[in-house]
Amino acid sequence: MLARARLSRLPTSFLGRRLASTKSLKETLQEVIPAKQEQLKKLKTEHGQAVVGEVKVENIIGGMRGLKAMLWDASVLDPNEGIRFHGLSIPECQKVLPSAPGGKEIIAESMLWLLLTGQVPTPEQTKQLSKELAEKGDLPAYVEKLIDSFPTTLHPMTQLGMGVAALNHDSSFQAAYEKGMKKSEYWTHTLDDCIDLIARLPALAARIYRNVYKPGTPLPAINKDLDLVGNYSNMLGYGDNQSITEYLRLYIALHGDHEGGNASAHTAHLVGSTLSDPYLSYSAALFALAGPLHGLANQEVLRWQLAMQQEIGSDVSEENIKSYLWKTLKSGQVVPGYGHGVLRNPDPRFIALQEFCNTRPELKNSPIIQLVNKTSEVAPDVLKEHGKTKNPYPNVDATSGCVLYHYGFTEFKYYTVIFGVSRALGALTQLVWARALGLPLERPKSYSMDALEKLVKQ
Ligand SMILES: CC(=O)SCCNC(=O)CCNC(=O)[C@H](O)C(C)(C)COP(=O)(O)OP(=O)(O)OC[C@H]1O[C@@H](n2cnc3c(N)ncnc32)[C@H](O)[C@@H]1OP(=O)(O)O
Ligand SMILES: O=C([O-])CC(=O)C(=O)O
Repeated sequence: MLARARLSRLPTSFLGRRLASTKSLKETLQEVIPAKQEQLKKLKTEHGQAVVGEVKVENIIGGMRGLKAMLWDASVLDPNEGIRFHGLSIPECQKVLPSAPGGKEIIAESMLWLLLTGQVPTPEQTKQLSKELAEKGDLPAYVEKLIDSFPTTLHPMTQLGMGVAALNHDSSFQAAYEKGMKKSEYWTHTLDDCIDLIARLPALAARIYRNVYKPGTPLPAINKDLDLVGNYSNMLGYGDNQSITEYLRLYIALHGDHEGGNASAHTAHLVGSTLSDPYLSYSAALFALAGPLHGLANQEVLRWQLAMQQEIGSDVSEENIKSYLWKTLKSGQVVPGYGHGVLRNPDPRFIALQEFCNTRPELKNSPIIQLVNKTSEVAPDVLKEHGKTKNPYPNVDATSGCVLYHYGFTEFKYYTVIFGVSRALGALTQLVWARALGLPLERPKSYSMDALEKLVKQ
């Protein structure tokens, strides 16, 4: 009822497209896949030769920036407006997607449902999915043993990637492939693996946290009545703190997908295109996410803001922040949390996290969050004057880790693991669709510099 009441506040164009039924996730997908298969077939046969854009030498040597070269339905990133998930902006998602009982924020299950099916689930459907994920959430004993064998000095992202890869021992896709399954059956086995993997991520990620930062403490069992992130928060030791649990729910929903070209999602897609199973594909994605220009920036931002705080002390003046920014830039480093490969405006995910803080006095008055906010006011002009970055505005990493720090969650080398729990929602959605649509092996053409020079001379 709640979702329908929320939906009724939206333009009628949403209503026609998005009224959900009582069907399960798999049944809903079964219903929506044929139309998409038909759409792709038509695009291929009727418009396969249509020109979408040109390829310049600067695209080839510039990390393919701006090239329109991937199929990705779940979300689209507009450079000025930011991300839309199946056409819905972040504020629209916040209005229509079901939250946890007693909570207000989007939960991972509703975002996953939207990404996978293009439909807004009912609260009952999300509850059912939460139950399914909780029932499938325990780790196999051999993975627990593997994780427990790692040195605590091994970066948590390395541990997460290795743990996810090891889960492929039980891959339904791989087992069925060995038995010679038909192509039309690929997507159901991929979906089964993806759901199992998403279900197990909280236990895996929480075990890594416990081993590295709280050795010897007990890990709570999965509570079958909680949502995925409610359980994750509980296993991290924050189950009694509704505020941080809600923050984690919002964080994980918002980081779920950022169209196809970002390094982590693209890696999962590339590896998956070889018919590697979802565990191996997502493990590869996590190692892309672990780079400081991508997901790891959230840990780097905190390190940088704390160093700034230490240097400027309590005098959080514009002048002091400005000179710290120049010091960073003049030393040849990037300002973490600023700039973007696509965005040309402040990241709406940054704004949504800022709004979360603004509605809670304890966060609004927190020194680290005030410093983040002040930095976001000062940095764009400094970066414009510096004159290099195409986007001088904050991205989501500019604040995401700093909010965790305020809550006392200070183990910043762990922050990208939370991002890794989230990005599974979008990257795995694409794997299901790639198999449902029968997308081919990804294999772009490369050029040598000599070949480019020859081409240019012609
Ligand atoms: C969830 C996410 O992944 S969001 C991104 C997280 N990463 C960060 O916040 C790290 C800091 N930001 C950056 O390094 C970049 O802005 C990136 C990697 C995000 C995007 O890179 P690009 O698309 O190549 O950016 P752009 O085209 O604007 O780069 C042009 C120049 O500006 C520089 N530049 C870009 N952003 C910044 C920045 N924040 N501080 C200083 N210089 C910057 C680039 O290093 C590049 O310099 P170069 O010509 O000497 O190589
Ligand atoms: O889109 C990108 O390239 C980076 C990013 O913000 C994300 O992956 O969330």
